Amino acid sequence: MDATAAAGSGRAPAPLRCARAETDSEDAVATTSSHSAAEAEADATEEGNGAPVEDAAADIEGVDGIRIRRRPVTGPPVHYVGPFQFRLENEGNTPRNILEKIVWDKEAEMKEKRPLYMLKGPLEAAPPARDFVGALKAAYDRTGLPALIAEVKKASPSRGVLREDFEPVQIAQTYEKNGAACLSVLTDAKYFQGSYDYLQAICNAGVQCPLLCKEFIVDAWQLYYARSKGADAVLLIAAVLPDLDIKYMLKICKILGMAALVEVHDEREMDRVLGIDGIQLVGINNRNLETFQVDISNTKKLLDGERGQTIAQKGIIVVGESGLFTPEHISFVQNAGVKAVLVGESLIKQEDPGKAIAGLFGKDISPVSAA
Ligand SMILES: O=C(O)c1ccccc1NCC(=O)[C@H](O)[C@H](O)COP(=O)(O)O
Repeated sequence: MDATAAAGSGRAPAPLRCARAETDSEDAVATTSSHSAAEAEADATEEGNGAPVEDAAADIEGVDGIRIRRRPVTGPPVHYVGPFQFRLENEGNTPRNILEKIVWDKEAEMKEKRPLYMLKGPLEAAPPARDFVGALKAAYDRTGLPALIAEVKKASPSRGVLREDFEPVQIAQTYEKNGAACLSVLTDAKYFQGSYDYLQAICNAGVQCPLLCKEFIVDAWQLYYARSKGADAVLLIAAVLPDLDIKYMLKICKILGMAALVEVHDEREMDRVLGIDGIQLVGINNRNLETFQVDISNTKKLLDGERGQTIAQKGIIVVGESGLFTPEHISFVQNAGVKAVLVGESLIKQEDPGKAIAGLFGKDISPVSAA
């Protein structure tokens, strides 16, 4: 199927987001609901009642319990006092935490995107997507240790610049040589100093490890763009995306041949995600993206009991993410049930990030060592 076909068909992937402006009587600030276009469309059409989208919108915390709000459509209102201009900020138009700020900036970025039809050529020119999930399984079977997704990460909001001499292709090559099964490449420029050019350069340099586009996805357009730049997988963050958007994006990923790593941080998000069919990879982030707090026992907490059993029954591969620095940390999350780990800081900060892999796992896990 033509990769952009979904865009031209009845289920257009273009703007997934539905922003409902509500007028606050006091300061006339427009706020938005996190209710998605996919959801609004389902509400309006699947029930066959033709209800206007506005009627289908829900309160901010009403859609799948998501606390991250979408960006106000108008921004703070401008007030003039003499020659001066003031923007009145309030709870409704100021991001409440870093994740919300990243998402709002990402939505503003989306407005500058190229139309989807312009991605048709780059999509056709991109090398075929590689099997991200298969690579993780193969590495786990080969080493008996969690498969490594090594992150090409220059900076982060919580830690600032992690590596000054940042050569993404060299870093990717040394990760691959030293046993990474897959790579995660940050593409967000503002908060992580990442780039889609890094993703494309790593792909074009002949690195065989499948590539995860580590981005804050808020719009289906980003999936097509990521694929056109060589991504084999994308990140979908449950704290940001309602279930219907996740389902919709999973379908588009399937059309494009990409895997989706669906990320959760708490029990509620895990339960939501376990209720969605067709998910192969779930990431448990040990970092709270609203507060930056990292606690690796989060992985164990979310895999205990029934949830762990459901995951095993469904054959889902769990990826332990963030805050992994030592072989003891790797054993801890492996014993909790993960079959893969996503690691950034502890490798990228070392003089030779590739060689640091053996230190992280307590042994050489490179393919050569097994030969
Ligand atoms: O890393 C951050 O500071 C951060 C802040 C806000 C949103 C996301 C953030 N990081 C994304 C990640 O989850 C990590 O890059 C990834 O799991 C690797 O974590 P680490 O090994 O701790 O660098």
